[in-house]
Amino acid sequence: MAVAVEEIVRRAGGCAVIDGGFATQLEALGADINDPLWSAACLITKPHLIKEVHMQYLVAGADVIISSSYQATIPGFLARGMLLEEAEGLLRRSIELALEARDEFWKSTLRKSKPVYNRALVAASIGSYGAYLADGSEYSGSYGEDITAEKLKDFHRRRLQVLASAGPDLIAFEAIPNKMEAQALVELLEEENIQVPSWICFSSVDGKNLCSGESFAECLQFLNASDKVAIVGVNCTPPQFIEGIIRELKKQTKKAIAVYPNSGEVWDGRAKRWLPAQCFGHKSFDALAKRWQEAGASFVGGCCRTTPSTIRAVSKVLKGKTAYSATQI
Ligand SMILES: C[S+](C)CC[C@H](N)C(=O)O
Ligand SMILES: N[C@@H](CCS)C(=O)O
Ligand SMILES: [Zn+2]
Repeated sequence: MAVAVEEIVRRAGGCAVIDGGFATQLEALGADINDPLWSAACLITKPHLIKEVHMQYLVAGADVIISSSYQATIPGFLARGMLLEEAEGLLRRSIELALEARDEFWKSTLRKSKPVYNRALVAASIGSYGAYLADGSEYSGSYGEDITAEKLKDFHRRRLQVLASAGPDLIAFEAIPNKMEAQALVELLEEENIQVPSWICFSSVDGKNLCSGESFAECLQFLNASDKVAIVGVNCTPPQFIEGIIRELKKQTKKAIAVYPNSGEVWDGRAKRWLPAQCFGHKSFDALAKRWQEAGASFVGGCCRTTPSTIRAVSKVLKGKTAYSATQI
């Protein structure tokens, strides 16, 4: 595990807190993300809100904040009529906004001279090919007959290079729904000799397998063999499945484990809305967070439909008296 990653876990007392739903909080602040670029549309229209969301999660106690680049892709920006140079500039901007928020927050915290918060890490978000397709396939892993690992590498290569060179502490591959894409990403990290430590988090809709139906075990064979992958885990998966998945991952890997589930609501990829389902509010989410830590997760946070309130509760329960409410800074 790279030094920064080990260090943040140690400083957080054994379990670092990841932020919560990024797009969710952008919407709560009034952003319209009903867009092919989803939350990444705000890199064009509302960059100040992106920084505000990062700040809110830092105040809530996040030790790791994830950039706004989940659905920021070069083909997505080109389809908007942008030049390649502009598209790459927006990718870099997503990291700069997170770094600026982290540095400003850290300076203001130091001025108060209370050892309340850790200096957070910035993780560069990379969503799946299915996220770019915006057709619901990020929760099915079905990319069609024509897709190959080489095509997936071509899709991810330039974005990975640009984001990795923009200065993040981590790369966060998020909600990867199938084995082919995970394998393509691992190969790409090697081919491009990416020096920033990565996490690869999968999504699951049944609590047993990846969204595609493939097993965690078969993916861990090649994830374990890669030094570029520091952390493995799951995100944007219902909370009730997480403890079982951690136990399964613990059997298969010695790498650090990250979990940041959604609220339990279900994304309807066609209608582009969240459907009501068993929803875990921040009260039940924080109790589960403690269990996830006990089961062996080293990074715990929230994904879609979780908010700064969720992360404040998680931070309190995981860090005990070292966590403070927003009003105390
Ligand atoms: C994590 S899902 C809710 C992201 C949005 C999806 N890729 C879409 O564009 O519809
Ligand atoms: N980091 C992204 C993940 C979406 S699944 C977000 O929180 O919006
Ligand atoms: Zn999510």
